[in-house]
Amino acid sequence: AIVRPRPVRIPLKGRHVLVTGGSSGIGLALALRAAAEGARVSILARDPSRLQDARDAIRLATGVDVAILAADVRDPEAVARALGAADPVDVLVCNHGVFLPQELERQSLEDVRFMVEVNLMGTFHLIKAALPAMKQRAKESGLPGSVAIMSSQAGQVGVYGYAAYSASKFGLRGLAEALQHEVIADNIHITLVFPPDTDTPGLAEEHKRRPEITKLIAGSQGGMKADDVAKKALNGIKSGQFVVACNFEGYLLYVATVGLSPQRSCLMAFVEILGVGFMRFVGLCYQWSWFTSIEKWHAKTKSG
Ligand SMILES: NC(=O)C1=CN([C@@H]2O[C@H](COP(=O)(O)OP(=O)(O)OC[C@H]3O[C@@H](n4cnc5c(N)ncnc54)[C@H](OP(=O)(O)O)[C@@H]3O)[C@@H](O)[C@H]2O)C=CC1
Ligand SMILES: CCCCCCCCCCCCCCCC(=O)[C@@H](N)CO
Repeated sequence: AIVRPRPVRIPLKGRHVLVTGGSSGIGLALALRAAAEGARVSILARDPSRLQDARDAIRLATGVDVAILAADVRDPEAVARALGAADPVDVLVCNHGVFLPQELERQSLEDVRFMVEVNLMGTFHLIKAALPAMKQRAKESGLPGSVAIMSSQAGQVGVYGYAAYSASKFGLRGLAEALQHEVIADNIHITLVFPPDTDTPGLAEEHKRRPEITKLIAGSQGGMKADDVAKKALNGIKSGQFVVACNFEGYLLYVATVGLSPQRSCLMAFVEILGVGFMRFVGLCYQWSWFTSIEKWHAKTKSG
């Protein structure tokens, strides 16, 4: 093969998978799937009672007991303490995330900071705390480790209402690309997942405050099921994919925004090379329709 990094398979059976935000939505679905596949699973989130409920739900569905860790990812000491008390991690899934869509001009700096601190800084705190033991584990076991990061399609294209959220998610891509260079020699492999709208408790909350134009753009596709996103994510992790798209638009978006991301598969590299130019055209068509919607919306609200 001419590709580098080389193709890799990351086994889950018997290995320790830590899922942040594992008490709800996509994270819960992912933790459940990993447990069903025979992994030892830990879930981390803030609220201990929601963690307990998730643990009960996973036991009921799989018969497996997951470990629970209560910590706020914004607090680096709390994260280090939680990870220090847990077993060394083989697969770290940074899935926690918060989203408060609003026009930047109306959004408070506290809300902006909240999203950046949880989504971006929280992921730094986790990786810093987990990496030394992960490297050690990969070395001793001879098995590849994985760091998976939950981004969003709003981490591939900026969307109305998501200035702060998109910034936090775009930031994760820079982190992921740079980190892959740094940990490849330690046999640790990075996966970035880009889900569309997904039916979760978090999305239900978001819908109460989503600006009309954000609905027009992000809501033009139907929401995916959390379990379908979890399945895509887990398959991507197991095959060491750097970028994981989740639905049809997701594949278009992946090719359109592929940039200089690493690619392990010759076939996919070929698809990217052939697809990039045409996807620029498709992307411009999407932008055209989005700006048209925005223009119409402004015309309507001014006259109405
Ligand atoms: N749902 C969607 O439409 C999409 C979601 N995503 C991304 O997927 C991920 C999961 O989303 P979703 O399942 O909808 O989220 P939910 O809101 O349903 O769940 C979020 C999880 O993250 C935890 N969490 C939130 N803040 C913190 C914190 N400060 N420290 C530790 N844990 C925290 C929550 O637990 P607790 O509150 O107890 O801490 C909960 O377990 C997020 O990163 C999101 O950005 C991406 C694209 C679309
Ligand atoms: C070249 C082809 C382009 C194809 C375009 C596809 C459409 C992209 C729309 C982006 C929507 C962003 C949803 C964010 C979901 C999310 O993260 C939240 N639910 C949380 O706030």
